[in-house]
Amino acid sequence: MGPSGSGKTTLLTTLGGLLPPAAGRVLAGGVPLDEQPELRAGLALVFQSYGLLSLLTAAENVEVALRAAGREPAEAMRLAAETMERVRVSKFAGHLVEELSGGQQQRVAVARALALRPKVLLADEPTAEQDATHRAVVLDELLAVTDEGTTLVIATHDPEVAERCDRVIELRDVARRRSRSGT
Ligand SMILES: Nc1ncnc2c1ncn2[C@@H]1O[C@H](COP(=O)(O)OP(=O)(O)OP(=O)(O)O)[C@@H](O)[C@H]1O
Repeated sequence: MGPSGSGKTTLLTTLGGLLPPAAGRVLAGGVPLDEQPELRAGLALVFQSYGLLSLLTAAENVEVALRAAGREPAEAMRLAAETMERVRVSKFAGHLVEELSGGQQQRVAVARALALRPKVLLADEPTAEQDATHRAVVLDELLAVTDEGTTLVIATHDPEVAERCDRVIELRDVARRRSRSGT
Protein backbone atom coordinates (compact mmCIF):
# COMPACT_ATOMS: atom_id res chain seq x y z
CA MET A 1 0.00 0.00 0.00
CA GLY A 2 1.04 3.60 -0.36
CA PRO A 3 -0.08 6.91 -1.80
CA SER A 4 -0.47 7.40 -5.53
CA GLY A 5 2.99 7.82 -7.03
CA SER A 6 4.78 6.19 -4.09
CA GLY A 7 6.14 3.43 -6.33
CA LYS A 8 3.85 0.42 -6.00
CA THR A 9 3.73 -0.28 -9.74
CA THR A 10 7.45 0.37 -10.05
CA LEU A 11 8.16 -2.08 -7.24
CA LEU A 12 5.95 -4.82 -8.69
CA THR A 13 7.47 -4.35 -12.14
CA THR A 14 10.94 -4.58 -10.64
CA LEU A 15 10.03 -7.65 -8.59
CA GLY A 16 8.71 -9.19 -11.81
CA GLY A 17 12.08 -8.68 -13.47
CA LEU A 18 10.65 -6.34 -16.13
CA LEU A 19 12.35 -3.21 -14.83
CA PRO A 20 15.96 -3.30 -13.65
CA PRO A 21 16.32 -1.62 -10.26
CA ALA A 22 18.17 1.73 -10.29
CA ALA A 23 19.78 0.60 -7.04
CA GLY A 24 19.69 -2.59 -5.03
CA ARG A 25 18.85 -6.12 -6.11
CA VAL A 26 15.84 -8.38 -6.17
CA LEU A 27 16.51 -11.47 -4.09
CA ALA A 28 14.27 -14.49 -3.70
CA GLY A 29 15.26 -16.84 -0.89
CA GLY A 30 18.50 -14.84 -0.64
CA VAL A 31 19.44 -15.51 -4.27
CA PRO A 32 19.26 -12.86 -7.04
CA LEU A 33 16.20 -13.31 -9.23
CA ASP A 34 18.42 -13.09 -12.36
CA GLU A 35 20.09 -16.31 -11.29
CA GLN A 36 16.80 -18.19 -10.94
CA PRO A 37 15.38 -18.62 -14.46
CA GLU A 38 12.89 -21.22 -13.23
CA LEU A 39 11.43 -18.84 -10.68
CA ARG A 40 11.41 -16.02 -13.21
CA ALA A 41 9.51 -18.21 -15.64
CA GLY A 42 7.07 -19.01 -12.85
CA LEU A 43 6.10 -15.38 -12.31
CA ALA A 44 2.80 -13.90 -13.45
CA LEU A 45 1.71 -10.29 -13.40
CA VAL A 46 -1.69 -8.63 -13.39
CA PHE A 47 -0.97 -5.20 -14.79
CA GLN A 48 -2.83 -2.10 -13.65
CA SER A 49 -3.71 -1.37 -17.28
CA TYR A 50 -4.41 -5.10 -17.87
CA GLY A 51 -1.97 -5.56 -20.76
CA LEU A 52 -4.43 -7.59 -22.83
CA LEU A 53 -4.16 -8.04 -26.60
CA SER A 54 -7.12 -6.02 -27.83
CA LEU A 55 -7.53 -7.74 -31.20
CA LEU A 56 -7.95 -11.15 -29.59
CA THR A 57 -10.96 -12.49 -27.72
CA ALA A 58 -10.96 -12.76 -23.94
CA ALA A 59 -10.45 -16.53 -24.12
CA GLU A 60 -7.65 -16.21 -26.68
CA ASN A 61 -5.80 -13.83 -24.37
CA VAL A 62 -5.76 -16.45 -21.63
CA GLU A 63 -4.98 -19.28 -24.04
CA VAL A 64 -2.07 -17.43 -25.67
CA ALA A 65 -0.39 -17.02 -22.28
CA LEU A 66 -0.85 -20.72 -21.55
CA ARG A 67 0.49 -21.71 -24.98
CA ALA A 68 3.51 -19.44 -24.44
CA ALA A 69 4.06 -21.27 -21.15
CA GLY A 70 4.19 -24.57 -23.04
CA ARG A 71 0.66 -25.97 -22.65
CA GLU A 72 -0.87 -27.99 -25.47
CA PRO A 73 -3.75 -26.27 -27.33
CA ALA A 74 -6.52 -28.49 -25.89
CA GLU A 75 -5.22 -28.13 -22.36
CA ALA A 76 -4.81 -24.37 -22.80
CA MET A 77 -8.45 -24.13 -23.89
CA ARG A 78 -9.64 -26.23 -20.96
CA LEU A 79 -7.59 -24.31 -18.38
CA ALA A 80 -8.63 -20.96 -19.84
CA ALA A 81 -12.33 -21.89 -19.75
CA GLU A 82 -12.08 -23.21 -16.20
CA THR A 83 -10.26 -20.13 -14.89
CA MET A 84 -12.52 -17.67 -16.67
CA GLU A 85 -15.48 -19.37 -15.03
CA ARG A 86 -13.89 -18.83 -11.61
CA VAL A 87 -13.62 -15.06 -12.10
CA ARG A 88 -16.96 -14.81 -13.87
CA VAL A 89 -15.94 -13.83 -17.35
CA SER A 90 -16.99 -17.02 -19.15
CA LYS A 91 -19.91 -15.41 -20.87
CA PHE A 92 -17.54 -12.92 -22.51
CA ALA A 93 -15.05 -15.60 -23.60
CA GLY A 94 -15.74 -15.09 -27.31
CA HIS A 95 -15.82 -11.29 -27.14
CA LEU A 96 -12.98 -9.13 -28.34
CA VAL A 97 -11.21 -7.45 -25.46
CA GLU A 98 -12.08 -4.03 -26.81
CA GLU A 99 -15.77 -4.90 -26.45
CA LEU A 100 -15.40 -5.51 -22.71
CA SER A 101 -15.78 -3.06 -19.83
CA GLY A 102 -12.78 -2.13 -17.72
CA GLY A 103 -13.90 -4.42 -14.91
CA GLN A 104 -14.42 -7.34 -17.30
CA GLN A 105 -11.00 -6.76 -18.87
CA GLN A 106 -9.43 -6.69 -15.44
CA ARG A 107 -11.00 -10.06 -14.59
CA VAL A 108 -9.68 -11.50 -17.87
CA ALA A 109 -6.22 -10.26 -16.85
CA VAL A 110 -6.66 -11.94 -13.47
CA ALA A 111 -7.81 -15.15 -15.19
CA ARG A 112 -4.76 -15.07 -17.45
CA ALA A 113 -2.42 -14.87 -14.45
CA LEU A 114 -4.31 -17.47 -12.39
CA ALA A 115 -4.47 -19.95 -15.28
CA LEU A 116 -0.68 -20.05 -15.40
CA ARG A 117 -0.61 -21.40 -11.82
CA PRO A 118 2.46 -19.27 -11.13
CA LYS A 119 4.90 -19.66 -8.27
CA VAL A 120 4.68 -15.92 -7.68
CA LEU A 121 1.72 -13.77 -8.66
CA LEU A 122 2.19 -9.99 -8.67
CA ALA A 123 -1.11 -8.12 -8.95
CA ASP A 124 -1.35 -4.36 -9.41
CA GLU A 125 -4.66 -2.98 -8.12
CA PRO A 126 -6.45 -6.14 -9.28
CA THR A 127 -9.79 -5.11 -7.78
CA ALA A 128 -9.73 -1.41 -8.64
CA GLU A 129 -12.37 -1.67 -11.39
CA GLN A 130 -14.62 -4.17 -9.64
CA ASP A 131 -18.00 -3.70 -7.97
CA ALA A 132 -18.39 -5.16 -4.47
CA THR A 133 -19.52 -8.60 -5.67
CA HIS A 134 -16.77 -9.02 -8.22
CA ARG A 135 -14.17 -7.57 -5.90
CA ALA A 136 -14.92 -10.39 -3.46
CA VAL A 137 -14.77 -12.98 -6.26
CA VAL A 138 -11.44 -11.70 -7.57
CA LEU A 139 -9.95 -11.46 -4.12
CA ASP A 140 -11.14 -14.94 -3.10
CA GLU A 141 -9.66 -16.45 -6.26
CA LEU A 142 -6.36 -14.62 -5.86
CA LEU A 143 -6.04 -15.60 -2.21
CA ALA A 144 -6.95 -19.20 -3.00
CA VAL A 145 -3.69 -19.70 -4.91
CA THR A 146 -1.74 -19.07 -1.73
CA ASP A 147 -3.15 -22.36 -0.38
CA GLU A 148 -1.44 -24.06 -3.33
CA GLY A 149 1.93 -22.54 -2.42
CA THR A 150 1.84 -19.46 -4.66
CA THR A 151 3.26 -16.26 -3.24
CA LEU A 152 0.85 -13.42 -3.89
CA VAL A 153 1.85 -9.75 -3.81
CA ILE A 154 -0.91 -7.18 -4.29
CA ALA A 155 -0.58 -3.43 -4.69
CA THR A 156 -3.79 -1.85 -3.49
CA HIS A 157 -5.46 1.31 -2.23
CA ASP A 158 -8.24 -0.75 -0.71
CA PRO A 159 -7.93 -1.32 3.06
CA GLU A 160 -10.36 -4.27 2.85
CA VAL A 161 -8.05 -6.02 0.39
CA ALA A 162 -5.03 -5.31 2.59
CA GLU A 163 -6.89 -6.63 5.62
CA ARG A 164 -7.10 -10.06 4.03
CA CYS A 165 -3.37 -10.28 3.34
CA ASP A 166 -0.85 -11.80 5.77
CA ARG A 167 1.44 -8.82 5.69
CA VAL A 168 1.05 -5.17 4.72
CA ILE A 169 4.00 -3.07 3.59
CA GLU A 170 3.52 0.69 3.44
CA LEU A 171 5.50 2.60 0.81
CA ARG A 172 6.28 6.22 1.60
CA ASP A 173 6.20 8.83 -1.12
CA VAL A 174 9.82 9.86 -0.69
CA ALA A 175 9.96 12.03 -3.85
CA ARG A 176 7.01 14.14 -2.74
CA ARG A 177 8.38 14.57 0.80
CA ARG A 178 11.71 15.69 -0.63
CA SER A 179 10.18 18.29 -2.92
CA ARG A 180 7.91 19.59 -0.15
CA SER A 181 10.78 20.05 2.27
CA GLY A 182 12.97 21.51 -0.49
CA THR A 183 15.70 18.89 -0.10
N1 LIG B 1 8.11 5.06 -17.03
C1 LIG B 1 8.41 5.95 -16.10
N2 LIG B 1 9.43 6.80 -16.27
C2 LIG B 1 9.73 7.70 -15.31
N3 LIG B 1 9.09 7.83 -14.15
C3 LIG B 1 8.07 7.00 -13.92
C4 LIG B 1 7.66 6.01 -14.88
N4 LIG B 1 6.61 5.32 -14.37
C5 LIG B 1 6.37 5.88 -13.17
N5 LIG B 1 7.23 6.86 -12.89
C6 LIG B 1 7.29 7.67 -11.67
O1 LIG B 1 7.64 6.81 -10.60
C7 LIG B 1 6.90 7.15 -9.43
C8 LIG B 1 6.15 5.95 -8.92
O2 LIG B 1 5.16 5.58 -9.87
P1 LIG B 1 4.28 4.28 -9.69
O3 LIG B 1 3.43 4.15 -10.91
O4 LIG B 1 5.16 3.14 -9.33
O5 LIG B 1 3.38 4.68 -8.40
P2 LIG B 1 2.14 3.94 -7.76
O6 LIG B 1 2.37 3.89 -6.29
O7 LIG B 1 1.89 2.63 -8.45
O8 LIG B 1 0.97 4.96 -8.09
P3 LIG B 1 -0.63 4.74 -8.33
O9 LIG B 1 -1.20 4.34 -6.99
O10 LIG B 1 -1.08 6.08 -8.78
O11 LIG B 1 -0.78 3.68 -9.38
C9 LIG B 1 5.99 8.31 -9.81
O12 LIG B 1 6.61 9.51 -9.37
C10 LIG B 1 5.94 8.25 -11.32
O13 LIG B 1 5.75 9.52 -11.88
